[in-house]
Amino acid sequence: MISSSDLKQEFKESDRFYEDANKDLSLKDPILQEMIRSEFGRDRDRIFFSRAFRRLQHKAQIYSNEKGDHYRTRLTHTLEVSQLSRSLARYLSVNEDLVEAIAIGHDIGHTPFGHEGERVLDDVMSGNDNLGMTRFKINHGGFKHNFNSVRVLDITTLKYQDKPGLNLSWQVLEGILKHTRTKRCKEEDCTKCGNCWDIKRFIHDKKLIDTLYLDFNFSVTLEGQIVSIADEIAQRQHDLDDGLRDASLRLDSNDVYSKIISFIGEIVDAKPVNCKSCSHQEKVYLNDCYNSLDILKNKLEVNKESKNKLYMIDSLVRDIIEYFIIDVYRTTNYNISISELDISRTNACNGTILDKNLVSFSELGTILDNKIESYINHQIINSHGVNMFDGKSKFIIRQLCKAYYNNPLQMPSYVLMRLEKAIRDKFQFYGIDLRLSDIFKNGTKKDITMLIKLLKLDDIPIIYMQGPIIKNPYDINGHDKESIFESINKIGTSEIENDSDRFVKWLLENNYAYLSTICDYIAGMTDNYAKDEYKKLYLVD
Ligand SMILES: Nc1nc2c(ncn2[C@H]2C[C@H](O)[C@@H](COP(=O)(O)OP(=O)(O)OP(=O)(O)O)O2)c(=O)[nH]1
Repeated sequence: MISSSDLKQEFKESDRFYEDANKDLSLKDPILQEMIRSEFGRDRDRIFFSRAFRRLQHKAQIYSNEKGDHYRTRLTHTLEVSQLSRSLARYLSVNEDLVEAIAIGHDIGHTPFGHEGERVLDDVMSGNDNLGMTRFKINHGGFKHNFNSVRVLDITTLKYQDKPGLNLSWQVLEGILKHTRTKRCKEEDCTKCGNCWDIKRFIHDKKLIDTLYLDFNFSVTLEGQIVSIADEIAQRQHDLDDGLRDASLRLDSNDVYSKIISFIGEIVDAKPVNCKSCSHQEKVYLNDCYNSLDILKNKLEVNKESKNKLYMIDSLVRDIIEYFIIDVYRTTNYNISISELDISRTNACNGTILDKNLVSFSELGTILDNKIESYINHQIINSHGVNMFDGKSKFIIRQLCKAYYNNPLQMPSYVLMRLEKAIRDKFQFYGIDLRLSDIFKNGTKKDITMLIKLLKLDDIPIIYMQGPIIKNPYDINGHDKESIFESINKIGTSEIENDSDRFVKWLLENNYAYLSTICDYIAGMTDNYAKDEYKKLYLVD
């Protein structure tokens, strides 16, 4: 029978996209021979020492960091996920460095103001919000923080002179992508409408996509699966903790205790141990699951009587974590023991690939987790105060999008250089010449205005395109502008058939480069930076 340690990931050089890119990195001091650093540990450290990681300290989890020092931010949430993941990895004897790398990077693509910022960028990038300005409804693949985490690590964070990203191993990127949903709807509701987030819009090379095993909506490594569940455990305990700290919610710790005790009561009443046909192993497992719930209930009943409020809150958090960790550990071992995994098949040339989600809560743990989550949604996330915060956040992010969309020169020069590089690449790809170099720096106002109109699809400056800034080899003079614009909504992702399609595709790609540069810039901001930018853009001193 196999055990969890048989499923541990071991690093191979081929796990990185650029296999030999590390050769020139170190100082080559001979003493390095004695200092062994694992490759997954190296991945973790690359993420740790990135600027994007440090910015997590000022990105909201539920609340803004300005509300108080004890509320979770994306950084403290990330550290808690990392600690829970490492514990589980150690108990299950799998790769601790790998889980830590995945955990440290999992939320690095979050926007300012957490999920609210994410929703605005998603609407803009999928064409559902035209900001009152865009001319066409174009789905550019949407926006989701786990996809963006992979993008930040694979493209926008730089380590090498001549290569994008941090060159992390596929196991790290795959685990980060799968820590939460990768599809808009549940598998059973999927109509393949083509409206899901488009991974091709988030990473630098299509070959990388194969290493992300997108056919599976869970991670194919045990380490990735651990981080996904540790993320849930971390959220349940800290959302309750933060909610109890927020005086405006008037949540009383006694009521929260009573609620969770009543949830456990309902679960036990609804599902009596009744398993005549179960194997001995299954009976033992189920009994243990019930016992754990009972132990949790007893502890909660005792601590509920405490007169010390802080002790009550801290022990609630601790007991919830402990219950879920034990439940996941026990259930994962049980799942592996009954999985009938064929280790020779599982160990493919890329490493150990799991086609089953083995790291999970028990059935009872899942029900308790769902009940606590729904309680948090009703009592905390849907509260007046959080809605006020989210409303303001949405307003700020939307106003930033509008300002930059309207006039990109309001973004700093390094962002404009990125935009210029992105469009230069598209121009080259489609065989069109962008004649001026450093157009945003050296171009005349007229050049820049023309280019921006084209990027926004507001206008196609046809005559100018054979002029000083752009040389276009396609014969578009014969087509009127309206017929070209008409094709834009039709062409979408269809194959290019002729020069006219190719030209329209090029226009769309430029429009994507424009919007995604704005989106990358905003997504990278902290809450504070976004607020400051908003003030600078819109308020009179
Ligand atoms: N302020 C605010 N916070 C929210 C909202 N929705 C979720 N949150 C907070 C609660 C949790 O601490 C955290 C995660 O929520 P979800 O379960 O929806 O997201 P996911 O599984 O993708 O988790 P992750 O963001 O990756 O940690 O974000 C919202 O609408 N407003």
